[in-house]
Amino acid sequence: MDAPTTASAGSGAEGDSGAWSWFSPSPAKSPERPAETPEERDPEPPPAAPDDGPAGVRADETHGAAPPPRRAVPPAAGPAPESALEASLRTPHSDATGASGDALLIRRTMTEIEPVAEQVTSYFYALLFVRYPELRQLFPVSMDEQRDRLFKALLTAAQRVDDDASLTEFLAHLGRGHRKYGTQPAHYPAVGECLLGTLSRYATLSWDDQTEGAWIRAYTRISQIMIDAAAEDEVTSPAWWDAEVVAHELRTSDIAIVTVRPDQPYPFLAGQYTSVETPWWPRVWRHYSFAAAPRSDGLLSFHVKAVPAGWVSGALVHRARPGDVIRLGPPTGSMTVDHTTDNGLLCLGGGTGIAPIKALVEDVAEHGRRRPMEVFYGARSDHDLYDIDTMLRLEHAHPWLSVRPVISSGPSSGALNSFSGQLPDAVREYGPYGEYDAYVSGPPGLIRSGVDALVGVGVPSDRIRHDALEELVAAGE
Ligand SMILES: NC(=O)C1=CN([C@@H]2O[C@H](COP(=O)(O)OP(=O)(O)OC[C@H]3O[C@@H](n4cnc5c(N)ncnc54)[C@H](O)[C@@H]3O)[C@@H](O)[C@H]2O)C=CC1
Repeated sequence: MDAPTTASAGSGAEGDSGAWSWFSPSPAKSPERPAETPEERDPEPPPAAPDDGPAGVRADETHGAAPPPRRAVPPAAGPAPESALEASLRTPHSDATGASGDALLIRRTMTEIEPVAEQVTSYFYALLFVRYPELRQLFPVSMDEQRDRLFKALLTAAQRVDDDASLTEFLAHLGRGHRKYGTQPAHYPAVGECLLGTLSRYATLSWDDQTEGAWIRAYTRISQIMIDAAAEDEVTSPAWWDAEVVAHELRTSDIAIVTVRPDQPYPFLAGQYTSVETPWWPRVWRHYSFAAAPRSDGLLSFHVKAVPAGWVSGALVHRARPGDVIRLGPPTGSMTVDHTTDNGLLCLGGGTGIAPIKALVEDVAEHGRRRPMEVFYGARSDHDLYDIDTMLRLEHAHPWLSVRPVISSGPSSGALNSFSGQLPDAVREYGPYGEYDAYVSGPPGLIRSGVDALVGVGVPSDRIRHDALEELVAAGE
C-alpha cells in the first residue's frame, strides 16, 4: 500500500549513551562483553524459568521456548546432505541490490530464524525476564500479544538498517512512544544482550563473529536513535496524560462515546489517534481515533466498540464511568487534512471508523474554505449507524458536505435512503473523484478494498490517507 501511513511507538528517557561501551562492535571476543548465550551465563536454560516469582516469568510463559540443540559436530564419516535452508545461508555476502555487508548478514540471520519465530520470541522474553526480572513490570500481565511486538519492532528496524531516513523515522517514533511504558536508557543494553543471546542460540547455521558484529552495530544504532528521540521529546511533552472520564454515552449495546478531560493541554490534529490504557488492564494499550477536532474546552472524545475478548474496549464500553481516570499516549497518525489545497475531500468511514471522519468534517468547517466533502458512512444495518444523526446534522449545517449512509448486510428501514452494498461499491457508483483527496477509516479489509476502489475512481494513490494497516490489525479492538 503506497498511501501515507502512520507507524508505531518505542522508548527512552534522558540519554546517557556513554553507558553503552560493552555494546561496541568487537572484532574478536571482547573480555568486557557479557555472556551472549544462555548457557554461558545461565547454567539452566530459561525454559525452566522460575514458577512465578514476584516479577518473574511464569513457567507457562516460556511455553514453546525450548532452545534447539546446538549445531551438531558433523560425523567424521562425511558431511550430512545440505538442506535448502543451509544452502541459502551459505550464499556469499554480496547482493545485486547493493545492500551493505551488515544488512546481508542481518537478513541471513532473519531468514534462518523466521521458521521458528514464535520460539525465538518466547525464548527472548524468557531470557530477558530471567536475567532482568525487574523489567517484567514494564510488560502486561498477559504476554500473548506483547510477545510479538518488541521483537518484531527490533527485527523491522534491523531490516531497514540500510535505509537511513526510514530507519530514523521508524525508530524515533518508536523511541517517543516507549516513554509511556516507562522505558529507560539503561534498559536497552539488557534487551540487546538478550536479543543477541537469543539470535546466537537459534541462528546456529549463520551465526559467526562477523554476524555478531553486524547485529551489535545495528542494535547500537537502533537504541541510540530511540534514546535520543525520547530525550528530545521529554523536553516538550509528558510521557503520558491522565484523563478523567467526564461523559459516557452508550449508543448501542456495544458502542459507547467516551469523553475525557486531560490533566494537561493535549495538542493534536483532527484525523489523528492515540493510545489508551485503562486502570483495569495496566500496561495494555489500545489505539483510538479522536472523534472530534480540537475543542476550545480541551475535551477529547472516542467512539469505542466492545469486541469479543477486547479487554480495553470492553472496559471502556461496559465499565468506565464519569470520574474514572484513563491514561493517554501522545497523538499520532497522518490522516490529517492538507489545508494548502482546495481539493474536495472524499471520506470512507466504516463502523466506528466514522469517528476520525467526523473530526475531519469539523476541521474543514473550522477552516471555512467550503471545500466539497463527500462522506460515505458504512455499517452493517441501520441500527449500526450509531452516529448518523450527528453526521446528518453536520450535513444540514454545511451545504458543501454530503453524507451517504451505506448498509452492507443487515436490514434497512429505507428511512435513510441508504445505498445497499459495501462502501467501495458505493464509491464506484458515485465517482469519478479525480479532484479529491481521500481518507479511509475502518476495519483493515475496508482499508484494503477502499484504497483499490479510490484509485479506480481516479484518486491518485499519493492523495489517499489511512492509518497503518499493521497498527489496525495489531490493535484488533
Ligand atoms: N482510524 C481508523 O482507521 C479507525 C479504524 N477503526 C476500526 O474500524 C473497525 C470498526 O469495526 P466495526 O464497527 O465492527 O465495523 P464493521 O466490521 O461492522 O464494518 C463497518 C463497515 O465497513 C465496511 N467494511 C467492513 N469490512 C469490509 C471489507 N472487507 N471490504 C469492504 N468494506 C468493508 C462495510 O461497509 C461495513 O458495513 C475496527 O476494526 C476499528 O479498529 C475504528 C476507528 C478508527
